[in-house]
Amino acid sequence: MNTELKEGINWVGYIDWTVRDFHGYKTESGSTYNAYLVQDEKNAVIDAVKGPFVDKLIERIKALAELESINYVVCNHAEPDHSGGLPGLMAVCPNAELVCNAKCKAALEMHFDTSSWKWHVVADGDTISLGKRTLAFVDTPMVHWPESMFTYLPEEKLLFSMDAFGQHYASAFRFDDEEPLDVILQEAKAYYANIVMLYGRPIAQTMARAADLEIEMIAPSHGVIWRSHIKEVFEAYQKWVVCKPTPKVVVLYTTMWKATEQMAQAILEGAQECDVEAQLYNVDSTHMTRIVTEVLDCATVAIGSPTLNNGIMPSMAAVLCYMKGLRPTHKKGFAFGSYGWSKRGGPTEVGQVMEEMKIEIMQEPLRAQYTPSPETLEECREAGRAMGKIAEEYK
Ligand SMILES: Cc1cc2nc3c(=O)[nH]c(=O)nc-3n(C[C@H](O)[C@H](O)[C@H](O)COP(=O)(O)O)c2cc1C
Repeated sequence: MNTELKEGINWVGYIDWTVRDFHGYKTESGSTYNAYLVQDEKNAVIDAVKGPFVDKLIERIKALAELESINYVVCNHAEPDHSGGLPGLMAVCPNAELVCNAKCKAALEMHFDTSSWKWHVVADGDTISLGKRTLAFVDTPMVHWPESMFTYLPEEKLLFSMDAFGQHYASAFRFDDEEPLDVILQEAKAYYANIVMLYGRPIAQTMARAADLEIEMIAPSHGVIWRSHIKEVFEAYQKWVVCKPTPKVVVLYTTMWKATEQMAQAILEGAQECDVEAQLYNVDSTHMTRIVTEVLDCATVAIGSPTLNNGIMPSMAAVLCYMKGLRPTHKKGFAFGSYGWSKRGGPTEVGQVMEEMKIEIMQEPLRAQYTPSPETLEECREAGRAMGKIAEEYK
């Protein structure tokens, strides 16, 4: 496996082939925890790995350098998938200072027993010389946590971008040009939608700062390293940070006795009459990881639940809760669903949540009392056409 980013700079992380759940994110393709070793007159490790895999990180470092020769361990982000290995690593690197910003130091102290660590606290714009190369630090608050920062090597035009531009993608290869571009961009999109979609504004600000840097390589803390397709991933991020709508309609629903499903199918049929990509998902058979990835760049979304016990179905409530937290923007849509005897709950409640999510509401919720009549189904088709026409504007 080729792990060399540049002469004397190697990937020393861990490939997690089997992880399938990442705090609720369904990681069908596994993941990697990327750590890097920069060897110069002084040596630095950039980030660690998840706690259980620290021995593998140490093995990889030892294959390239004496542990006593490690002068710095940089922590760009305090989340345990990168910091969990720090206690084990710091314990075997007697001469290493832990380099991080003040917020990260505070966060690490709340996670681990750090009493024996030597600290080197840096601020935005600070640098550390390793000899021929310099570590330059750029604070990137909320990309992904308040303490997040980038580490940049100006002499190598190399950006260690932590969670930004990452993908949950286990692979035998470390570089973007060793994998199909559409696959890794799709993984980067899923990662963006599920992890950082709600931080679009700080990410846009960070990208504006990164645009001032000369970048030949982006080494994130998950997935492959970008060296041949930096332009493509930057352009994709520019669209994702504003949830830029595409000519796409998404219909989401759940159902007990198929009434709401009939409505969903009719909405889809209406949208299919337009020249757009129209997608239908039952939230009981499609994981929310996929659903938010599809919602990220849709133009219009219809969301349907039957009424259950004066409320909505728990599976739809979970999807709405997840989606509301991730805050997709620039969407229009409406709620729909079937009820038995009361207008409380069901489509009414879905519509309320959609308003709270700041989805621009196209119309009052579409309701059917028990099985939808042919007239109600025609109303659904008409609403689907309206969604399709809005989506067509983004062609
Ligand atoms: C367990 C259960 C609880 C229900 N609770 C309500 C309710 O609180 N209010 C209501 O109007 N209808 C209620 N209904 C009726 C359903 O909303 C109605 O049957 C609807 O047509 C189901 O739509 P579906 O076929 O898409 O599942 C309930 C149905 C079931 C099976």
